[in-house]
Amino acid sequence: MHLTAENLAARRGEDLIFVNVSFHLQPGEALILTGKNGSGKSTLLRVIAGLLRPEKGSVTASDSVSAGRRPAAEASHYLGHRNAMKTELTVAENLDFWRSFLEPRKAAGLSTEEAAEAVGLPGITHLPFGYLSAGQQRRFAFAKLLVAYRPVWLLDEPTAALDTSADRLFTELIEAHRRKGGIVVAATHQPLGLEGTRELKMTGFAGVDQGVWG
Ligand SMILES: Nc1ncnc2c1ncn2[C@@H]1O[C@H](COP(=O)(O)OP(=O)(O)OP(=O)(O)O)[C@@H](O)[C@H]1O
Repeated sequence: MHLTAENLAARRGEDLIFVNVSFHLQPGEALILTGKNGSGKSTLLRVIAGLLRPEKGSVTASDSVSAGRRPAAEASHYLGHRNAMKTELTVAENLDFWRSFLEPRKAAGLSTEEAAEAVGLPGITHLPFGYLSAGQQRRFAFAKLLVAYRPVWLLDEPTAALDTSADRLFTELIEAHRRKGGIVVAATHQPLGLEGTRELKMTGFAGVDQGVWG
């Protein structure tokens, strides 16, 4: 899988947050978005995930450089600041929902119990999501990435609320994903300990209308 962003610009409210963002990621590559609070990291992730329409430009996924391209959103998992789980449903019900929503053919993902084991929390998927601690909830939010296969992982502060053992576990899961040819784009203030990453430093406010169509 290849992920290509070409001349992306995005607006929040009146303001352009960034312009002319371009990158090309090959299988196994990780791009770390850095920059101060409000600099546009979450905005860029949401544009790639298809949750925000870019003001200009495109972001696409393709199986090879020469293959036909499709919207990156179709190839992407998005783990935002929020966990996107219903607190009154059990962990298993939440993960079942995400599996059927993201990968209706149920072809390539892990079972619920396998995913729970992979995030270090076997045996508690019968509990309502809302009963769990903040760190446990974040681990199961990450398990969503494992129950349905998608080659691009978009991670917004994935390790917030985690203890050091979970930090290490997430790093290992991300590295395993990359070894299989997966791509990662992550916004983070704390180093994730990933090998050989690229960095995109976001600088924030790009002006009110400075020649975006030029
Ligand atoms: N719905 C919105 N309407 C208007 N402006 C918004 C909206 N959401 C975000 N913004 C603004 O867009 C800018 C970029 O926000 P974004 O969340 O992308 O930053 P970030 O780099 O992810 O920050 P942080 O490190 O704090 O998570 C900020 O100035 C923010 O105030």
